[in-house]
Amino acid sequence: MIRVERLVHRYGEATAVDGVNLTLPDGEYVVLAGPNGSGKTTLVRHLNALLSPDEGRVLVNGTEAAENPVAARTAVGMTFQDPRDGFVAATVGADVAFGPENLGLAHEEIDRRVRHALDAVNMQGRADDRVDALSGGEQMRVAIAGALAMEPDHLILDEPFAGLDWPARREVFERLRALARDGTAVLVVTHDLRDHIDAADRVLVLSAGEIAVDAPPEQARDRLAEFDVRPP
Ligand SMILES: Nc1ncnc2c1ncn2[C@@H]1O[C@H](COP(=O)(O)OP(=O)(O)OP(=O)(O)O)[C@@H](O)[C@H]1O
Repeated sequence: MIRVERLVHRYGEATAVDGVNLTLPDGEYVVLAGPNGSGKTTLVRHLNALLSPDEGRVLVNGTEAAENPVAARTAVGMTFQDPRDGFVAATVGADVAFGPENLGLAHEEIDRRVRHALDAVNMQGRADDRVDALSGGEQMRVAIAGALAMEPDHLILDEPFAGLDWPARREVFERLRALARDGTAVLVVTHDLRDHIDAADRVLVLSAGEIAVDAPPEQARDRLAEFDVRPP
């Protein structure tokens, strides 16, 4: 479980996250929406200790993320808007294996995790493919596999559909739903709610660094017109 308590993040004089309180229990599929510049990326980067709070704190399974970033990153997997930003190896298999190797796991366990993660994103048999030769949707699925190979409690995806065509979006989306059904908590950051509004257990809307909506989809839907995140 992740708890965010009175989190404040400033870039110089500008406050990007302004006193956010939030609880993300295990096993929920949550969508975080909000207009451009509302602070979504800044907020989620705190959840796996890529940033340190100016005020407040983030607790991951009861431990303060900023004080134990390794524990936070083990429990919270994350993918970036451009999956290529996260690739560390030339081939799919080597990239997905990188995290488990850094944990110092036995070879058999690393192989098991890589196979399992590639199965989970429907990329089995693609371990020897070069990551730079994949389509955008396949690259996003490999990035998700890389996060999954760490067997995180939470998976956070920053704009996983950006730049993907409709079939690729659909496929990534179906994979995320399946992961959530299997018990991984999923937090999807998006400013496009078309696929998500009904599938989510809960919808969060960030506006000017503050949580403006935190509600189940049927209640959130009525409030989206106030923000620039309305589904068509
Ligand atoms: N490294 C940085 N230095 C200075 N200001 C920043 C930095 N990163 C973000 N900001 C500013 O902080 C605010 C929040 O940005 P952030 O990227 O977290 O929002 P976002 O909701 O993810 O936006 P988008 O949907 O456009 O990705 C914006 O005003 C942005 O310009």
